[in-house]
Amino acid sequence: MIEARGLVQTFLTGQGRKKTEVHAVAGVDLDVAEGEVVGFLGPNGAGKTTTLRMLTTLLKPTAGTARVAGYDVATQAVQVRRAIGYVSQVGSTFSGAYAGDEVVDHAMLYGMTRRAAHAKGQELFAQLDLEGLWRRMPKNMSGGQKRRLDIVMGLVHEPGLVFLDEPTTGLDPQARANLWEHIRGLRDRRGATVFLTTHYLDEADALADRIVIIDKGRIVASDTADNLKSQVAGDLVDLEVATLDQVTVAAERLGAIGEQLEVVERHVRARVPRAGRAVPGLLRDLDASGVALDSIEVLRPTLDDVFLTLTGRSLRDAEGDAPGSPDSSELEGAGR
Ligand SMILES: Nc1ncnc2c1ncn2[C@@H]1O[C@H](COP(=O)(O)OP(=O)(O)OP(=O)(O)O)[C@@H](O)[C@H]1O
Repeated sequence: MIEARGLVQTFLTGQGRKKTEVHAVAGVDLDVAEGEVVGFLGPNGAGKTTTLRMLTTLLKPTAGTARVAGYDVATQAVQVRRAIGYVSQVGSTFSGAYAGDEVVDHAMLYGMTRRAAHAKGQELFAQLDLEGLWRRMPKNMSGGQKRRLDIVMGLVHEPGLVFLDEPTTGLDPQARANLWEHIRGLRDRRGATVFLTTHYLDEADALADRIVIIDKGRIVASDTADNLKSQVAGDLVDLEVATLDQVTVAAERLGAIGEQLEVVERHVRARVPRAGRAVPGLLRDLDASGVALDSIEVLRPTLDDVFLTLTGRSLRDAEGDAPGSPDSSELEGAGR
Protein backbone atom coordinates (compact mmCIF):
# COMPACT_ATOMS: atom_id res chain seq x y z
CA MET A 1 0.00 0.00 0.00
CA ILE A 2 2.92 2.30 0.75
CA GLU A 3 6.33 1.83 -0.76
CA ALA A 4 8.85 4.63 -0.32
CA ARG A 5 12.48 4.58 -1.33
CA GLY A 6 15.08 7.13 -0.32
CA LEU A 7 12.56 9.87 0.47
CA VAL A 8 14.29 13.15 1.21
CA GLN A 9 12.95 16.55 2.15
CA THR A 10 15.36 19.42 2.58
CA PHE A 11 13.99 22.83 3.53
CA LEU A 12 15.85 26.06 2.99
CA THR A 13 15.27 28.48 5.82
CA GLY A 14 16.56 31.90 6.76
CA GLN A 15 16.43 35.27 5.14
CA GLY A 16 18.42 37.00 2.43
CA ARG A 17 21.63 35.33 1.44
CA LYS A 18 22.08 33.45 4.68
CA LYS A 19 20.14 30.27 4.00
CA THR A 20 20.40 27.14 6.08
CA GLU A 21 19.37 23.71 5.00
CA VAL A 22 17.07 21.72 7.26
CA HIS A 23 17.28 18.01 6.55
CA ALA A 24 13.76 17.24 7.76
CA VAL A 25 13.66 13.80 6.10
CA ALA A 26 17.00 12.33 5.19
CA GLY A 27 16.43 9.15 3.19
CA VAL A 28 13.39 7.19 4.31
CA ASP A 29 12.45 3.71 3.06
CA LEU A 30 9.00 2.49 4.07
CA ASP A 31 6.87 -0.53 3.25
CA VAL A 32 3.35 -0.82 4.53
CA ALA A 33 1.24 -3.80 3.53
CA GLU A 34 -2.49 -3.78 2.95
CA GLY A 35 -4.46 -4.11 6.18
CA GLU A 36 -1.59 -3.07 8.42
CA VAL A 37 -1.93 -0.48 11.17
CA VAL A 38 1.44 1.22 11.41
CA GLY A 39 2.37 3.65 14.17
CA PHE A 40 4.93 6.27 13.14
CA LEU A 41 6.67 7.35 16.29
CA GLY A 42 9.38 9.88 16.96
CA PRO A 43 10.20 12.94 18.99
CA ASN A 44 9.09 16.42 18.06
CA GLY A 45 10.72 17.57 14.84
CA ALA A 46 11.86 14.07 13.85
CA GLY A 47 10.27 14.34 10.41
CA LYS A 48 6.92 12.55 10.87
CA THR A 49 4.65 15.23 9.48
CA THR A 50 7.03 16.00 6.62
CA THR A 51 7.08 12.32 5.63
CA LEU A 52 3.29 12.19 5.80
CA ARG A 53 2.96 15.32 3.68
CA MET A 54 5.15 13.75 1.00
CA LEU A 55 3.18 10.50 1.06
CA THR A 56 -0.11 12.39 0.75
CA THR A 57 1.22 14.50 -2.18
CA LEU A 58 1.06 17.79 -0.28
CA LEU A 59 4.82 18.21 -0.49
CA LYS A 60 7.05 17.25 -3.38
CA PRO A 61 9.99 15.10 -2.27
CA THR A 62 13.42 16.72 -2.71
CA ALA A 63 14.61 13.26 -3.72
CA GLY A 64 13.41 9.67 -3.68
CA THR A 65 10.20 8.03 -4.78
CA ALA A 66 7.01 6.78 -3.20
CA ARG A 67 4.08 4.74 -4.40
CA VAL A 68 0.90 5.04 -2.40
CA ALA A 69 -2.11 2.83 -3.12
CA GLY A 70 -0.36 1.84 -6.34
CA TYR A 71 0.24 5.38 -7.61
CA ASP A 72 3.34 7.52 -7.80
CA VAL A 73 3.10 10.52 -5.44
CA ALA A 74 5.03 12.78 -7.80
CA THR A 75 3.36 11.99 -11.12
CA GLN A 76 -0.06 10.64 -10.11
CA ALA A 77 -1.00 12.94 -7.26
CA VAL A 78 -4.68 13.09 -8.19
CA GLN A 79 -5.05 9.31 -8.13
CA VAL A 80 -3.23 9.11 -4.81
CA ARG A 81 -5.52 11.72 -3.28
CA ARG A 82 -8.62 9.91 -4.49
CA ALA A 83 -7.44 6.68 -2.87
CA ILE A 84 -6.59 7.98 0.58
CA GLY A 85 -8.00 9.73 3.61
CA TYR A 86 -5.85 12.25 5.44
CA VAL A 87 -6.39 13.84 8.80
CA SER A 88 -3.74 16.49 9.25
CA GLN A 89 -2.36 17.81 12.49
CA VAL A 90 -3.66 21.30 11.90
CA GLY A 91 -7.13 20.07 11.02
CA SER A 92 -9.47 20.87 8.18
CA THR A 93 -10.60 24.34 7.25
CA PHE A 94 -14.33 24.74 7.36
CA SER A 95 -16.37 27.19 5.34
CA GLY A 96 -18.94 28.29 7.88
CA ALA A 97 -21.61 25.79 6.89
CA TYR A 98 -23.13 23.24 9.24
CA ALA A 99 -20.77 20.44 10.23
CA GLY A 100 -22.98 17.79 8.65
CA ASP A 101 -23.16 19.64 5.33
CA GLU A 102 -19.38 20.00 5.27
CA VAL A 103 -19.06 16.28 5.73
CA VAL A 104 -21.59 15.44 3.01
CA ASP A 105 -19.99 17.88 0.53
CA HIS A 106 -16.57 16.44 1.24
CA ALA A 107 -17.75 12.87 0.63
CA MET A 108 -19.56 13.89 -2.58
CA LEU A 109 -16.29 15.39 -3.87
CA TYR A 110 -14.97 11.87 -3.64
CA GLY A 111 -17.83 10.57 -5.73
CA MET A 112 -20.27 9.39 -3.07
CA THR A 113 -23.97 9.97 -3.57
CA ARG A 114 -25.64 12.45 -1.23
CA ARG A 115 -27.67 9.66 0.34
CA ALA A 116 -24.64 7.45 1.00
CA ALA A 117 -22.60 10.39 2.26
CA HIS A 118 -25.37 11.37 4.65
CA ALA A 119 -25.74 7.86 6.01
CA LYS A 120 -22.00 7.36 6.47
CA GLY A 121 -21.60 10.81 8.00
CA GLN A 122 -24.36 10.16 10.54
CA GLU A 123 -22.85 6.81 11.41
CA LEU A 124 -19.44 8.39 12.05
CA PHE A 125 -20.99 11.22 14.10
CA ALA A 126 -22.54 8.58 16.33
CA GLN A 127 -19.37 6.51 16.61
CA LEU A 128 -17.19 9.51 17.41
CA ASP A 129 -19.60 10.98 19.95
CA LEU A 130 -20.71 13.93 17.87
CA GLU A 131 -24.40 13.15 18.01
CA GLY A 132 -26.53 16.25 18.02
CA LEU A 133 -23.84 18.38 16.39
CA TRP A 134 -24.78 17.77 12.74
CA ARG A 135 -26.37 21.20 12.51
CA ARG A 136 -23.69 23.11 14.39
CA MET A 137 -21.04 25.24 12.74
CA PRO A 138 -17.52 23.90 13.32
CA LYS A 139 -16.40 27.31 14.63
CA ASN A 140 -18.82 26.87 17.50
CA MET A 141 -17.45 23.50 18.50
CA SER A 142 -14.93 22.75 21.24
CA GLY A 143 -11.37 21.80 20.30
CA GLY A 144 -12.02 18.11 20.94
CA GLN A 145 -15.26 18.13 18.94
CA LYS A 146 -13.52 19.84 16.03
CA ARG A 147 -10.75 17.26 16.18
CA ARG A 148 -13.32 14.48 15.95
CA LEU A 149 -15.01 16.29 13.06
CA ASP A 150 -11.61 16.35 11.27
CA ILE A 151 -11.50 12.61 11.70
CA VAL A 152 -15.01 12.19 10.29
CA MET A 153 -13.88 14.20 7.24
CA GLY A 154 -10.87 11.92 6.78
CA LEU A 155 -12.96 8.76 6.97
CA VAL A 156 -16.37 9.56 5.48
CA HIS A 157 -15.50 8.56 1.93
CA GLU A 158 -14.35 5.16 3.23
CA PRO A 159 -10.77 5.24 1.98
CA GLY A 160 -8.81 2.01 1.90
CA LEU A 161 -5.73 3.82 3.16
CA VAL A 162 -5.89 6.38 5.93
CA PHE A 163 -3.17 8.76 7.11
CA LEU A 164 -3.70 10.24 10.54
CA ASP A 165 -1.33 12.86 11.94
CA GLU A 166 -1.54 12.75 15.73
CA PRO A 167 -5.24 11.97 15.65
CA THR A 168 -5.83 11.84 19.39
CA THR A 169 -3.89 14.90 20.52
CA GLY A 170 -6.29 17.10 22.45
CA LEU A 171 -8.91 14.38 22.95
CA ASP A 172 -10.03 13.30 26.39
CA PRO A 173 -9.36 9.67 27.43
CA GLN A 174 -12.88 8.54 26.55
CA ALA A 175 -12.69 10.03 23.05
CA ARG A 176 -9.22 8.55 22.57
CA ALA A 177 -10.51 5.11 23.51
CA ASN A 178 -13.44 5.51 21.08
CA LEU A 179 -11.12 6.51 18.29
CA TRP A 180 -8.78 3.59 18.93
CA GLU A 181 -11.79 1.31 18.76
CA HIS A 182 -12.80 2.92 15.50
CA ILE A 183 -9.33 2.61 13.97
CA ARG A 184 -9.18 -1.06 14.92
CA GLY A 185 -12.60 -1.45 13.31
CA LEU A 186 -11.39 0.11 10.06
CA ARG A 187 -8.80 -2.60 9.80
CA ASP A 188 -10.83 -5.52 11.16
CA ARG A 189 -14.11 -4.83 9.38
CA ARG A 190 -12.96 -3.19 6.18
CA GLY A 191 -9.38 -4.34 5.81
CA ALA A 192 -8.26 -0.71 5.67
CA THR A 193 -4.61 0.24 6.00
CA VAL A 194 -3.81 2.87 8.61
CA PHE A 195 -0.66 4.93 8.93
CA LEU A 196 -0.70 7.17 11.99
CA THR A 197 1.79 9.39 13.72
CA THR A 198 1.67 9.76 17.44
CA HIS A 199 3.49 11.18 20.42
CA TYR A 200 1.72 8.80 22.74
CA LEU A 201 3.79 5.71 23.38
CA ASP A 202 0.85 3.84 24.86
CA GLU A 203 -1.17 4.61 21.75
CA ALA A 204 1.47 3.19 19.43
CA ASP A 205 1.80 0.21 21.73
CA ALA A 206 -1.91 -0.53 21.94
CA LEU A 207 -2.96 0.19 18.40
CA ALA A 208 -0.20 -0.52 15.93
CA ASP A 209 0.61 -3.89 14.37
CA ARG A 210 3.99 -2.45 13.67
CA ILE A 211 5.91 0.54 14.93
CA VAL A 212 8.24 2.57 12.79
CA ILE A 213 10.50 4.90 14.74
CA ILE A 214 11.98 7.97 13.11
CA ASP A 215 14.69 10.15 14.59
CA LYS A 216 16.34 13.14 12.95
CA GLY A 217 14.84 12.32 9.58
CA ARG A 218 15.93 8.67 9.52
CA ILE A 219 14.13 5.44 10.33
CA VAL A 220 15.86 3.85 13.29
CA ALA A 221 13.55 0.86 13.85
CA SER A 222 10.60 -0.95 12.36
CA ASP A 223 9.03 -3.93 14.10
CA THR A 224 6.23 -5.06 16.38
CA ALA A 225 6.18 -3.43 19.82
CA ASP A 226 7.04 -6.78 21.43
CA ASN A 227 10.03 -7.41 19.18
CA LEU A 228 11.30 -3.89 19.71
CA LYS A 229 11.03 -4.27 23.46
CA SER A 230 12.83 -7.58 23.43
CA GLN A 231 15.88 -5.76 22.04
CA VAL A 232 16.14 -3.83 25.27
CA ALA A 233 18.55 -5.43 27.73
CA GLY A 234 16.16 -6.75 30.33
CA ASP A 235 13.53 -5.54 32.75
CA LEU A 236 14.13 -2.63 35.07
CA VAL A 237 14.40 -3.76 38.70
CA ASP A 238 14.03 -0.93 41.22
CA LEU A 239 14.82 -1.71 44.86
CA GLU A 240 13.98 0.79 47.55
CA VAL A 241 16.09 -0.14 50.56
CA ALA A 242 14.91 0.72 54.05
CA THR A 243 17.97 2.69 55.17
CA LEU A 244 20.77 4.52 53.36
CA ASP A 245 23.53 2.44 54.96
CA GLN A 246 22.22 -0.65 53.13
CA VAL A 247 22.49 0.90 49.67
CA THR A 248 26.05 -0.28 49.00
CA VAL A 249 25.28 -3.93 49.74
CA ALA A 250 22.06 -3.82 47.73
CA ALA A 251 23.91 -2.25 44.79
CA GLU A 252 26.56 -4.96 44.96
CA ARG A 253 23.96 -7.75 44.91
CA LEU A 254 21.81 -6.23 42.15
CA GLY A 255 24.93 -5.30 40.16
CA ALA A 256 25.94 -8.96 40.17
CA ILE A 257 22.86 -9.97 38.14
CA GLY A 258 22.10 -6.78 36.19
CA GLU A 259 23.52 -4.06 33.99
CA GLN A 260 23.32 -0.26 33.93
CA LEU A 261 23.34 -0.05 37.72
CA GLU A 262 22.10 3.24 39.09
CA VAL A 263 21.71 4.51 42.66
CA VAL A 264 19.45 7.44 43.50
CA GLU A 265 19.11 8.01 47.27
CA ARG A 266 17.55 4.80 48.64
CA HIS A 267 16.69 3.47 45.16
CA VAL A 268 18.99 0.95 43.51
CA ARG A 269 18.12 0.13 39.90
CA ALA A 270 19.48 -2.08 37.16
CA ARG A 271 18.38 -3.86 34.00
CA VAL A 272 18.05 -7.56 34.66
CA PRO A 273 17.49 -10.07 31.85
CA ARG A 274 14.44 -12.21 32.64
CA ALA A 275 13.86 -10.54 35.97
CA GLY A 276 10.95 -12.85 36.76
CA ARG A 277 13.41 -15.71 37.20
CA ALA A 278 16.23 -13.77 38.81
CA VAL A 279 14.32 -11.76 41.43
CA PRO A 280 13.43 -14.56 43.92
CA GLY A 281 17.12 -15.46 44.26
CA LEU A 282 18.00 -11.78 44.62
CA LEU A 283 15.47 -11.35 47.41
CA ARG A 284 16.87 -14.35 49.33
CA ASP A 285 20.34 -12.96 48.81
CA LEU A 286 19.40 -9.52 50.13
CA ASP A 287 17.60 -11.05 53.09
CA ALA A 288 20.64 -13.15 53.98
CA SER A 289 22.80 -10.01 53.78
CA GLY A 290 20.55 -8.18 56.19
CA VAL A 291 19.14 -5.73 53.62
CA ALA A 292 15.54 -4.71 54.29
CA LEU A 293 13.43 -3.37 51.43
CA ASP A 294 10.64 -0.81 51.53
CA SER A 295 9.56 -1.73 48.01
CA ILE A 296 10.55 -3.56 44.87
CA GLU A 297 9.33 -2.80 41.37
CA VAL A 298 9.93 -4.76 38.18
CA LEU A 299 9.12 -2.85 35.00
CA ARG A 300 8.90 -4.37 31.55
CA PRO A 301 10.75 -2.35 28.90
CA THR A 302 8.74 0.49 27.36
CA LEU A 303 8.95 1.97 23.88
CA ASP A 304 10.83 4.85 25.51
CA ASP A 305 13.47 2.33 26.62
CA VAL A 306 13.60 1.10 23.02
CA PHE A 307 14.23 4.61 21.78
CA LEU A 308 16.90 5.10 24.45
CA THR A 309 18.65 1.89 23.45
CA LEU A 310 18.57 2.86 19.78
CA THR A 311 19.58 6.50 20.03
CA GLY A 312 21.15 6.99 23.45
CA ARG A 313 18.47 9.58 24.26
CA SER A 314 15.10 9.26 25.87
CA LEU A 315 12.08 10.24 23.77
CA ARG A 316 11.23 12.75 26.48
CA ASP A 317 14.68 14.38 26.31
CA ALA A 318 14.73 14.24 22.53
CA GLU A 319 11.52 16.26 22.58
CA GLY A 320 13.60 19.14 23.84
CA ASP A 321 15.91 18.97 20.81
CA ALA A 322 13.47 20.70 18.53
CA PRO A 323 11.83 24.07 18.75
CA GLY A 324 8.19 24.19 19.70
CA SER A 325 8.28 21.13 21.92
CA PRO A 326 4.92 20.09 23.24
CA ASP A 327 4.08 19.87 26.88
CA SER A 328 6.03 16.85 28.09
CA SER A 329 2.88 15.53 29.75
CA GLU A 330 1.93 14.27 26.29
CA LEU A 331 4.36 11.46 26.88
CA GLU A 332 3.22 10.76 30.38
CA GLY A 333 2.18 7.30 31.53
CA ALA A 334 3.65 5.96 28.40
CA GLY A 335 3.93 2.43 27.17
CA ARG A 336 3.87 0.50 30.39
N1 LIG B 1 8.33 24.40 5.86
C1 LIG B 1 9.42 24.19 6.60
N2 LIG B 1 10.49 24.98 6.51
C2 LIG B 1 11.59 24.77 7.24
N3 LIG B 1 11.73 23.76 8.11
C3 LIG B 1 10.69 22.94 8.27
C4 LIG B 1 9.47 23.10 7.55
N4 LIG B 1 8.62 22.13 7.91
C5 LIG B 1 9.26 21.39 8.84
N5 LIG B 1 10.51 21.86 9.06
C6 LIG B 1 11.53 21.32 9.97
O1 LIG B 1 11.73 19.97 9.62
C7 LIG B 1 11.92 19.16 10.77
C8 LIG B 1 10.90 18.03 10.78
O2 LIG B 1 9.61 18.57 11.02
P1 LIG B 1 8.29 17.68 11.10
O3 LIG B 1 7.16 18.62 11.28
O4 LIG B 1 8.26 16.76 9.97
O5 LIG B 1 8.54 16.87 12.43
P2 LIG B 1 7.53 15.96 13.25
O6 LIG B 1 8.26 14.72 13.56
O7 LIG B 1 6.25 15.83 12.54
O8 LIG B 1 7.32 16.80 14.55
P3 LIG B 1 5.98 17.01 15.43
O9 LIG B 1 5.93 15.83 16.29
O10 LIG B 1 6.26 18.25 16.16
O11 LIG B 1 4.83 17.13 14.51
C9 LIG B 1 11.84 20.09 11.96
O12 LIG B 1 13.15 20.45 12.33
C10 LIG B 1 11.07 21.27 11.41
O13 LIG B 1 11.42 22.45 12.10
